[in-house]
Amino acid sequence: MKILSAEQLSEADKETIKKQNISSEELMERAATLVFNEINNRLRGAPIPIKIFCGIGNNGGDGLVVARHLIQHGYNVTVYVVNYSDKRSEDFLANYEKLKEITNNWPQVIKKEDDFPEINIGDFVIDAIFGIGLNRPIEGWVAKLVEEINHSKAFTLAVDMPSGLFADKASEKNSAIIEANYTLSFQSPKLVFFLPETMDYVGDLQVLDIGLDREFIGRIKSKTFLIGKQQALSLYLPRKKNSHKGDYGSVLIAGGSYGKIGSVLLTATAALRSGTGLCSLYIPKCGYNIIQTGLPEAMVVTDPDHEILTTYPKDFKADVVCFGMGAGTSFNTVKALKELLELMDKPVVIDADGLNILSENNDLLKLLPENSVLTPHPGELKRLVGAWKDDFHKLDLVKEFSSKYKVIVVIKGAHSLTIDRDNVYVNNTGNPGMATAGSGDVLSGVITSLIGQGYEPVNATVLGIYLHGLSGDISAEELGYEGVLAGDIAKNIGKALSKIFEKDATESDIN
Ligand SMILES: NC(=O)C1=CN([C@@H]2O[C@H](COP(=O)(O)OP(=O)(O)OC[C@H]3O[C@@H](n4cnc5c(N)ncnc54)[C@H](OP(=O)(O)O)[C@@H]3O)[C@@H](O)[C@H]2O)[C@@H](O)CC1
Ligand SMILES: Nc1ncnc2c1ncn2[C@@H]1O[C@H](COP(=O)(O)OP(=O)(O)O)[C@@H](O)[C@H]1O
Ligand SMILES: [K+]
Repeated sequence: MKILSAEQLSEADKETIKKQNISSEELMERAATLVFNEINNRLRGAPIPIKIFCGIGNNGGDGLVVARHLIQHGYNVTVYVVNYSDKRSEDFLANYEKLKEITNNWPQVIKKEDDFPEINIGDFVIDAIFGIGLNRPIEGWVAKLVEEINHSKAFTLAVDMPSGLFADKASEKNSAIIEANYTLSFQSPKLVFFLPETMDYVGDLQVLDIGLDREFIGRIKSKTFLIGKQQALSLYLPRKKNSHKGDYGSVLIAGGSYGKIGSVLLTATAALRSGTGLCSLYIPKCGYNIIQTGLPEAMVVTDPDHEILTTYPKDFKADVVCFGMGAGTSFNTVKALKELLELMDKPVVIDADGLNILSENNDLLKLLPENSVLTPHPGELKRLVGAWKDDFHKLDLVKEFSSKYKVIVVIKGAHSLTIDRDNVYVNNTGNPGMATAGSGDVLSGVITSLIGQGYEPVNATVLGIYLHGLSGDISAEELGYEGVLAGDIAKNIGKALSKIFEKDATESDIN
């Protein structure tokens, strides 16, 4: 699913009005009625106090439509107009008149701090102050109102976006932004919903299809995509009945050091669980018994050294090599990575200490085969591309790095991002139970396995991250967040793969 910018959404809005021969007021009625339906389905007539804060633009107009439907359905509603300017939009004004026609409780206009109502923890607040039209930080008494709403701890539902967030740029530090419990967003999720600095403002997210013109949206050139089940399914390469293990790739996992052999064990397990035909490990001698006992399905080649990797086995033939987990950054291990990179002309996967070695030895970066995959967590990423000012600056730095070295970079996190030159793929599976040692090692194994099976590296990365997160979700369902171990994520990859074929009646657009 494309993630559209505020500008692209406004264009889609205008194009829809033209093509469907409707007025913008009718489009607002359609969008806001969907919001009302969602609220009505959940509240089912409950008499809790609903306080709707409406701006004076079209986001405010949406709020007025929602208010009208709620009042007509007998809800206990108070409407506040947050009068931050005198430039009321036409559709706001039209809906203001319509609201006045159906109730004697006219909206209360807020023009200054003294006008703020009391907001109680038991209220249901609807935030329709600003949407995609926000073009500068919220200031003055409006900022104070936002703080007041946040401070109240009342359940807050944001219409289209939590007010104060920009759809596609970073917010200034300490900006006033609504901390929503739930966001009902129109047509396309906004990129900020998935970035670490802003995702917490959104709460639970639901995207409503408001029927913007499909053909026009299809034509929009977006380089940012949210990966859901449909996209994952479209990337999957089916296994043939008439096949054998030689058809599913020979992978080599190189890494580990004394005390960190578990990392390569996890990566290799994940590779085999993701469908690899033949899996070998290249490890220091101290890991030999551990791997042969812990993973009898794998083959082991040992380094001459007992505790660390010091060289690379030049004669070993593998379809894809993964290097780095648990390897350390000793002088001789740097040499081992250099030997590997000088030898390889096919994409490799570099993780953990492999990335730390690259950060400390920049001359190795130019040896990376085209379309190699790097999988840093935020700490490793900072060492690789330098510090960033905010999430959008980080995206620019990584895009630049990806283009310069012709590699694919994963930015790991709650919503991991795959960056392939200018393209950004946002993952939407996974949960906090995955914040546990070794889960990154598992991810490298999944990606390596898929590359070995013939997936294009970028597809292997995008699908691998999706499956890794889904497997984490399956594991959390079985064990609870706290109970999940990285090994469980590896074990459940097969179940995750099966799940993308399941037809789910309640499946929402974004899962
Ligand atoms: N596109 C769609 O798909 C559909 C969109 N719909 C709805 O419309 C919403 C967008 O509406 P919108 O364009 O009227 O903008 P909105 O967010 O209400 O802001 C209003 C005005 O506020 C101003 N302003 C900005 N920042 C400010 C600040 N910090 N402090 C003070 N003022 C500030 C700025 O005007 P300015 O003062 O800069 O001239 C801006 O124009 C969208 O989110 C969705 O809810 C649906 O109804 C139908 C389908
Ligand atoms: N809160 C979270 N939600 C979703 N995924 C998460 C969360 N926390 C961690 N993960 C995932 O778990 C993995 C952690 O990787 P990493 O930090 O490299 O762990 P390790 O170094 O211990 O293997 C990443 O793929 C990341 O996206
Ligand atoms: K809003």
